[in-house]
Amino acid sequence: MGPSLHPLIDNGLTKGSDSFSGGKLHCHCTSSPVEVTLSGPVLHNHACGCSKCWKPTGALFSVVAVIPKDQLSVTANGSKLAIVDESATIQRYACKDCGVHLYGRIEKEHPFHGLDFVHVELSDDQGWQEPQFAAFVSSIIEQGFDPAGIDEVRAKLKSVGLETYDALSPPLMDAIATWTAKKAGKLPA
Ligand SMILES: N[C@@H](CCC(=O)N[C@@H](CS)C(=O)NCC(=O)O)C(=O)O
Ligand SMILES: [Zn+2]
Ligand SMILES: [Zn+2]
Repeated sequence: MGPSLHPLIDNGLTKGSDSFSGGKLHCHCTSSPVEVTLSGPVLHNHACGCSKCWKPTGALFSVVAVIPKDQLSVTANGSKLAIVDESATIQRYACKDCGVHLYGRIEKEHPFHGLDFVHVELSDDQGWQEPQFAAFVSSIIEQGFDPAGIDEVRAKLKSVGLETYDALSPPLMDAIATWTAKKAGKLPA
């Protein structure tokens, strides 16, 4: 059985719909939940083991995707949102009452500027892109996970079809490196 990786992973992935075009997210509050409306599909959905991404209770991983920020709007109870850590690259907006993170935004100069980070499990809609890979797997050890169990975690992720990495996936790391090289003048802009 083992520990829960994430409810969207533990029993195998549910493939998303290619024609899916968005939906609503809401926090866990039973009264006046914060609502975020996404007017398009998410991209690069993945599991993240880092300590900063929001995870449901009992889960070792977050499931987090990106969407262009102009396709995200807060449509109800936005006054309950507050930034978790102002010093982080990703400004994560959490509900002050239930603690759920509704979205993360990058305001500074960064290769992922213009993309917001969201958790599709906060939606009742079906068809969101399923996780594509697992990132920052070793980071769960930093949060107290017994390193003796990490092989089992990687094996479980692989068994549902998720390749495991200790940073982001190679295409995303390459995109970051290309942006950095262009900025430094090492590659043509
Ligand atoms: N080992 C660190 C990794 C943190 C980290 O680098 N997270 C990645 C993936 S979400 C990131 O891009 N963080 C930027 C941020 O949190 O603002 C931890 O678990 O806290
Ligand atoms: Zn809430
Ligand atoms: Zn993360």
